[in-house]
Parts: sequence; C-alpha cells; structure tokens
Amino acid sequence: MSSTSTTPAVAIEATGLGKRYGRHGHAALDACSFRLPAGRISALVGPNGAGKSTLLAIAAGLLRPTSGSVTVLGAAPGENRDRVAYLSQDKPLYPQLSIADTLRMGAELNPGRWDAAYASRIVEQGDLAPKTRVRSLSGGQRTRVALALALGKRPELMLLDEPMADLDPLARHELMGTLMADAAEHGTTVLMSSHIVAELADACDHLLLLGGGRIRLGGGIDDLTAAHSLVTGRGTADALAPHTVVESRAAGRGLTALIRRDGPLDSAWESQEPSLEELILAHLRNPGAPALITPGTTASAAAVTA
Ligand SMILES: Nc1ncnc2c1ncn2[C@@H]1O[C@H](COP(=O)(O)OP(=O)(O)OP(=O)(O)O)[C@@H](O)[C@H]1O
Repeated sequence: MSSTSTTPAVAIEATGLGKRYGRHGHAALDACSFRLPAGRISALVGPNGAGKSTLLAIAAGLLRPTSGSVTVLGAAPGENRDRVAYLSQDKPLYPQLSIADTLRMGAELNPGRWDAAYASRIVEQGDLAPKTRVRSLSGGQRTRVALALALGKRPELMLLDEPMADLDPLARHELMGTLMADAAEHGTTVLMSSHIVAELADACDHLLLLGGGRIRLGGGIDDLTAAHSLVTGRGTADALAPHTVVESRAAGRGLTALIRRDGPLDSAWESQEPSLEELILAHLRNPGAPALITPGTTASAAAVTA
C-alpha cells in the first residue's frame, strides 16, 4: 500500500459473499458485501443464526463460501494464517496438555512471532498455575488460555467468535481491557462477535450488524450514531418524512422514533443522538429497516469480480 495513499488499508473485503449449508439449506450468508478497514476494532452483532460464526469461519479459511469472494489481509482466507488469529466459540485446546505445554506449543507453532511474556501475563492475570492441565479448567479459564494462545502470536487480525461469553463479569472486563489496549497499541484489527451490546460501546470503534445474511449496518460507530436521531414529538410517523423511520413507538399523545435523517430535522421534534445500544436494538427489532453502510465500509467496485 502506498504511503501517500489516503485510502486506509483493508483487513477484510467481502463481495457478494454467500454460504449455504447443504444443497437445500437456507442461505446463512446471502450476497454479503462489506469492507473492514485495517486497524478498526469491529463488533459483529446480529440475532442468533444471523451468520456471524459462518462469516468468521469463512474469513479464517475454515469454511468455503458458496458464492462471492473474500480477501483477508489482501489474500485468500487461510493464506495468511500466521498473521491471523481465529478463536471459535468452542475454543479447541488439547485437554491433556498443561497450560505451560499449551503456551509452549504456541511458541513452536509461531516461530518469530510468539510473544511469550504477553501470553504468560494473560494466563497469570487469571491466577492460573502453569502446571494445571487444560481438562481441569473451568469454561471461563479455558477461554483465558485460548485467548492467550491466540494473542501470543501477535496477529495483525483477530477473528473472535463470542470470545468473552463464558467469562465472569470481572474477568471479562479485565480481559476486554487488555485485548483492546493491546489492539490499539499495535494497530491490530479485531472483528469480534458478541451479544453483549452494552460492552461493545466501550471496546469497539466499528460495527457490522448482520441480519438476513447481509450487512444491515456497517461503519464507524460515531458515523453510524451521528447519522441517526432519537426523536420525540407530537405527530405520526408519516410526519417524519423524508427521514427514514427505523422504529417508532407511541408515547403519550405523540411519538418516539429512531430515524435516519435525510436533511435537517423540523425543530418541532425534540432530538438527540442515540446510543450504540439504542441504535443496535432498534435495528434488531426492525429487520426490514433499510441498510446503511458508510463509504469506508462499502466494498470497493474494484473488488466486484464475482
Ligand atoms: N454446520 C452447519 N450445518 C447446517 N447449518 C448450519 C451449520 N452451521 C450453521 N448453520 C446455519 O447457518 C445459519 C447461521 O449460523 P451461524 O452459526 O453462522 O449464526 P450466528 O449468527 O453465529 O448465531 P449465534 O448468534 O446463535 O451464534 C443458521 O441458520 C444455522 O442454523
């Protein structure tokens, strides 16, 4: 990438990506297109069955798409495995190995990249004795070791499938802090699926919301929230034209609505910027709302080769 270019480097670019499990299965991903700029910490959210795990596994090179194309760090998925860490929901580890053996394996598998001190620190923060065998760890403790293994290789891109789901709130807070501080310091790109929307606002600066196998919302969190308003006032949803009403609800004699603005808003409406949680919940409750993918997150025309 040219240093004079103003176009940010791209970590993942998907164009018309489709995935069908089995010949007659429904589409888990359906013509899904987006671009994830490098260096972003992106939340991948969506209802159960939206295709989040499918998308992450395709990006990791473990599943083949049925249609469309995807590049990861500029190459086909799986080609840059040493620069990409993928943590699946089941976090596979060898149960008979000790924690120390597991980290040693990480060092052997990632020659020249492995950061032993960092991996050990993640384990130590959980008060885990290195001699403990993986099979005797709790689910949350196993998650910590799996994260140490993934992060110790100092990846440029982390694909994390609900990484914090089985950690207690304190451990989650602490590990999320470690992960995000580290990603910011090293410019690591993170794509992380999660259902814990409230936590994402602190940790992430980018959002991909999947629904119906496609991206419904994609872009920098600040840009996406700034494009919407939470409005209250007298009148019906029709009175909000030409703005796009994502969700509206009767409130007393009037209305509360989450809208995507199209031009200035009539001053008769009280208006405020929605929180990330309000934005995501409104879109999850209204899957038919029109998609918004901001320019930096739109797949480039040049990538449309399928
Ligand atoms: N191995 C599989 N065989 C058949 N169908 C599958 C398989 N894996 C996923 N699916 C289907 O693909 C769709 C997307 O699943 P996926 O696991 O990617 O969703 P998700 O967004 O990660 O869900 P969750 O939030 O529940 O983890 C679902 O309808 C699911 O039933």
